[in-house]
Amino acid sequence: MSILIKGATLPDGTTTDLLVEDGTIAQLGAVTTKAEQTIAADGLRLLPGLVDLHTHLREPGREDAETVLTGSRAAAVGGYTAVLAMANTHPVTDTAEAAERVFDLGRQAGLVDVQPVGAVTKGLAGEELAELGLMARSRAKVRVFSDDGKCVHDARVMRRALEYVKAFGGVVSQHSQDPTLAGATACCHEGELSGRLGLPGWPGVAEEVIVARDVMLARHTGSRVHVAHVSTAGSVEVVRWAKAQGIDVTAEVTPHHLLLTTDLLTGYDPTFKVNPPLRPDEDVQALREALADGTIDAVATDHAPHARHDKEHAFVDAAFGMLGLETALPVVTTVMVESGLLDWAGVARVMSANPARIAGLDGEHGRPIAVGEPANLTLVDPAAKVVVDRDASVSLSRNNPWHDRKLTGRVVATLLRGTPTVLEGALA
Ligand SMILES: NC(=O)N[C@@H](CC(=O)O)C(=O)O
Ligand SMILES: [Zn+2]
Ligand SMILES: [Zn+2]
Repeated sequence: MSILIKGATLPDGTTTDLLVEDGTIAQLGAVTTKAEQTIAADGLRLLPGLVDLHTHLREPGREDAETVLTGSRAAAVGGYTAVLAMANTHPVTDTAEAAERVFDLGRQAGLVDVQPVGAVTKGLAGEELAELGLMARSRAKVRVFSDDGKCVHDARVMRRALEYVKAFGGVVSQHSQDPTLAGATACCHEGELSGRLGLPGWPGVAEEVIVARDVMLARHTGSRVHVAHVSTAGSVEVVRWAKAQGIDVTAEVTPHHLLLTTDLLTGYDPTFKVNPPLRPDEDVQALREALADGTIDAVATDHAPHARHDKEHAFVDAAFGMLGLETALPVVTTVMVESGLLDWAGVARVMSANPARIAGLDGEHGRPIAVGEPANLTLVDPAAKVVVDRDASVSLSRNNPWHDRKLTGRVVATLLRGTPTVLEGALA
């Protein structure tokens, strides 16, 4: 199969045709070869396929909220060609067999490369290490380990996990939430507003103490730690310091923490209930700057679909989490590109190259757009204005915090190894 992409603008600003043959970029420049299919790309940006370090696909166990297939659809529509599927499923992805099952479901769906994340501890209980080595050696080749949803709170367990994954170049992605400072009911950034609303507070320091501890454990073990969903200016300071010391740490920020703020909670709408919580404007500004200057390496969605019967409750009882896959690129375009904080090369870096490298997927994903490279590509209309409609989503869930919001930027097409998964903004 051959596809000609005509007149696309690359991340660096050069405009070119691009011929894809047999899953690979075969020609760049002015292409005169005939192709079976042509995509007109005037005024559009061509990016390496997006890679999401943090997705909840809910299968097995909560197929009423999302499945590997429906989540893969949402990912493709969002411009993704690879996603890391978090381990907090039922049962938990804490064995090689469980990881291979998720991996196989992803291949069967065939829309994005679904790479399972392995649990750090058995059943996410925080006590006994899961089968890290067996998961790494399995067909799924697990490299990212996380108890996400829960923090690996025991420092000794975290230390052992870091020592263990070092042997095969793995990384521990930490959900940084000290449960003694922010317990299970904590659901609103601790401050004046949490007091006024009467919601249990989740102070930024509950995140920061874990980030600080973990970078020291990474230094001590010579291993690699990744900070999931960084949400405070204080965490940014710690990561910036740790990187300056040469500590092997990377960090991600979610689209919602780049734009949404605590004051959205005044209406008690559980759509805005998420872990870590939405923070005040000072934190949001610090996160944007850190993403622009490279302190934060990647944007990761933390796509967290929830069924109506888990989300539509009084605020304190509702599930934590919000959708993210289909809106990440428009949010980043609106927040980072329109403001001049990132150019398109920067977007390619934080949404594709860096996450691919962190996850060890950089043989296939997040590659430069060059002849001979796998054709994992995303075509974006950088000027399109979209009003998000939660009912237009291909996700099974509707907990969409972007509903009715006007954003700039739209994914026009996605190609996985040369095969279009999305064309004209819809599933191909
Ligand atoms: N982010 C959330 O609020 N929820 C996530 C878990 C997590 O990422 O911590 C979920 O699994 O629903
Ligand atoms: Zn988390
Ligand atoms: Zn998560």
